[in-house]
Amino acid sequence: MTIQWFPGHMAKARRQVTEKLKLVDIIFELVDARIPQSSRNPMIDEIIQHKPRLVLLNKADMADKEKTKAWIAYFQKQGIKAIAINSQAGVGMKEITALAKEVLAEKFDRMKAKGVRPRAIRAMIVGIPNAGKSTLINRLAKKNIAKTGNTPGVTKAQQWIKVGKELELLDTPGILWPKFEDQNVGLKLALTGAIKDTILNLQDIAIYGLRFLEKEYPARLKERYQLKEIPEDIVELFDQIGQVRGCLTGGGIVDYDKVTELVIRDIRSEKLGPLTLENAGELETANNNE
Ligand SMILES: Nc1nc2c(ncn2[C@@H]2O[C@H](COP(=O)(O)OP(=O)(O)OP(=O)(O)O)[C@@H](O)[C@H]2O)c(=O)[nH]1
Repeated sequence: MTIQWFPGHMAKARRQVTEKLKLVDIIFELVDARIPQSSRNPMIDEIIQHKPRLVLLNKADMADKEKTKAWIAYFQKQGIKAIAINSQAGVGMKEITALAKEVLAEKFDRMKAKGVRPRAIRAMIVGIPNAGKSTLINRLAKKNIAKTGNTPGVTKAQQWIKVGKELELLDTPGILWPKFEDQNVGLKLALTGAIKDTILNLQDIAIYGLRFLEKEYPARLKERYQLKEIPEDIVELFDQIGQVRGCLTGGGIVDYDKVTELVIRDIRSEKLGPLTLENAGELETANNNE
């Protein structure tokens, strides 16, 4: 699902998360491990209002493992616990509860000291479209969706999903918007398939991808398209890829549209291996200028 965000949508999405904040002990902020910064909501800190959180780097199977480690360390340095998961295959599911318990240990110890009966941790997943919220919920839910009555403070009945004995998850995730205004963020979202292709120029997306590969993974780029050297000139690069991969018009001329589609498809479908499109800490300056 791709949502066109307008100020009204953003306000509504924000309100929906805010309303549910008081029901949960912790927020699970779901991001795409290939773009851990660009797939975050720019106002997330403000929206969750100091609620404890865990960052879940989803789709870790498609991301560069070393870079994922660096991202986890980066979040850790900011005092935020993070973990790499693969919701599709169910990797890292047990660790989510274990880490949530760590984050909330003090709060639950205080409750215990006051004589409050021990209860499961209550959590809500938030993330931008396509981050994998539904996949994660389904994976955690198995068949444990429990309908509860009215929860004090809210008019609508909330459905909670029991995840083992120690965790309960709100069944509806909070959908948040990414930071569209930044052109590079938009290109990364498009390359990972988080936003519709029609929003951006396809050739710009492919060029961005190729330039990124040239900088970060030149060996893989050369290998995939049988390049002896990577030509500096982008047209030349398109020509060589088109020749090697047979993206030609009837007259045997390289068809740039075909090359564009091929490159985007290859990147998205991991033909160039697991990729992480941004390095931990690299965007700090840009963010500070917000
Ligand atoms: N490879 C891989 N794919 C995943 C993973 N998690 C989710 N996906 C895929 O990512 C796509 C989006 O997942 P959804 O669960 O629909 O994402 P969502 O955040 O609920 O999306 P919206 O409903 O648009 O808000 C689907 O094609 C999933 O199969 C993962 O860990 N690894």
